[in-house]
Amino acid sequence: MGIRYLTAGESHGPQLTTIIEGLPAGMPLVAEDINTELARRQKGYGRGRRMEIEKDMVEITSGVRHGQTLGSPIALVVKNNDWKHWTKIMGIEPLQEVEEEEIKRKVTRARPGHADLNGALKYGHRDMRNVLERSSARETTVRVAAGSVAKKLLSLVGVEVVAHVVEIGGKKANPLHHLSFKEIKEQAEASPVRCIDSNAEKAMIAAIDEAKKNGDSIGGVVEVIATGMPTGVGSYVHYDRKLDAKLAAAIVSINAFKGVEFGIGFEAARKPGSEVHDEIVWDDEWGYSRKTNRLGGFEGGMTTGMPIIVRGVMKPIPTLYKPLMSVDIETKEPFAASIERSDSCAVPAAAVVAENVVAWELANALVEQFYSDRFDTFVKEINEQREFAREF
Ligand SMILES: Cc1cc2nc3c(=O)[nH]c(=O)nc-3n(C[C@H](O)[C@H](O)[C@H](O)COP(=O)(O)O)c2cc1C
Ligand SMILES: C=C(O[C@@H]1CC(C(=O)O)=C[C@@H](OP(=O)(O)O)[C@H]1O)C(=O)O
Repeated sequence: MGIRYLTAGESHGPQLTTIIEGLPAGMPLVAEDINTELARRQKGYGRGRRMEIEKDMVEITSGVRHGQTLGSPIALVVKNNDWKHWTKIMGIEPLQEVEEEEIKRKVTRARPGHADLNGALKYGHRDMRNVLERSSARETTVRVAAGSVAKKLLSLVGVEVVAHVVEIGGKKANPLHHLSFKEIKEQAEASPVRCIDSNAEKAMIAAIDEAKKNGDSIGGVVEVIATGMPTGVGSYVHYDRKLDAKLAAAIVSINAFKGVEFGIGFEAARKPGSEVHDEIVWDDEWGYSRKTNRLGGFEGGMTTGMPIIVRGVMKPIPTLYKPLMSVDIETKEPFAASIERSDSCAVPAAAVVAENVVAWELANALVEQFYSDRFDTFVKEINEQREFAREF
């Protein structure tokens, strides 16, 4: 048994909700653990005006008592401040008559690159607002809320996760292998684009400004690093138990993410095996480890105990001030898409989302493998596995 969660909520509806199930009882958890992550997701250079409206704060409505998990489902709620501007358009009750406002705000012009047209064709929505409200990355707020609970669990068993931005709009950060995990974390946090290379940071900011000025959008690459995972977590025995595969799915499930790499990633296609695989070493203090970490912490769908390094690529934001041609589903006429507001680049914010979805999968893998209804015995099981691996 692992942990699972569902989310509900529309981008301009009253609130977002997540229900998390399967966490052991007795784990410390307070709203502050979640709010810290929500605030991190809201930062990041390149976002549009919506982030000025929202101040995401969680309300824990069940599953926690006096700062500890109960073992029962945990429900988390984040209100949308913007809801007050949308109460009529997003109303739950049926409309009595076709209101002027409703006609004005009906979305019939599909944006290339967004979910609008496919969603309309799938569900039969003639007002594509019914699609965009849920396909919006506003939902990543509660994915981060769920991820922050996972991050809390991980931190209590010695696993840390951080994300930083390695590329925006073709501007690449230099690989900074000499930095410690702590330095990466601090420098990413201090950077408006979550980049730890100050020269690249300047170039990324300039690229975002340029894209914004041109009414365009840009994407990039984020890297998530996780340290402290015990060895042998995940499995090789079946496709749906491979932990690297689960991480890949988690990353590509983030809105606008199109690809994943582990360690040296696609570079492995261009190198001989002797320059890809990591040599195995042993010492009596730590047991087994690898001389290098080119495979990014995975062999055979299981953790090697080396840092997990996973990168995800985010395409540019689809909603553009600079119009692309599309078709109006009412008139079938071509039109040049125009918009009210949008992000020009959400890569830094998406890095925080990536960090949290990776944390979720790692926590889930630990709960599946070391399951206990009690948090104290769960921790004990993990530590015993670490000890076992050291002495093996
Ligand atoms: C943090 C974040 C913010 C985003 N902001 C916007 C936005 O302002 N406008 C937009 O059109 N898409 C935005 N997107 C991307 C769309 O949500 C995404 O492209 C859309 O859901 C279609 O899914 P797909 O790109 O995965 O196919 C954002 C994505 C993320 C992760
Ligand atoms: C609301 C968030 O991101 C939104 C994601 C998004 C999209 O289409 O994905 C479109 C924009 O929504 P709006 O049109 O309301 O400004 C973003 O602001 C958020 O990240 O919290």
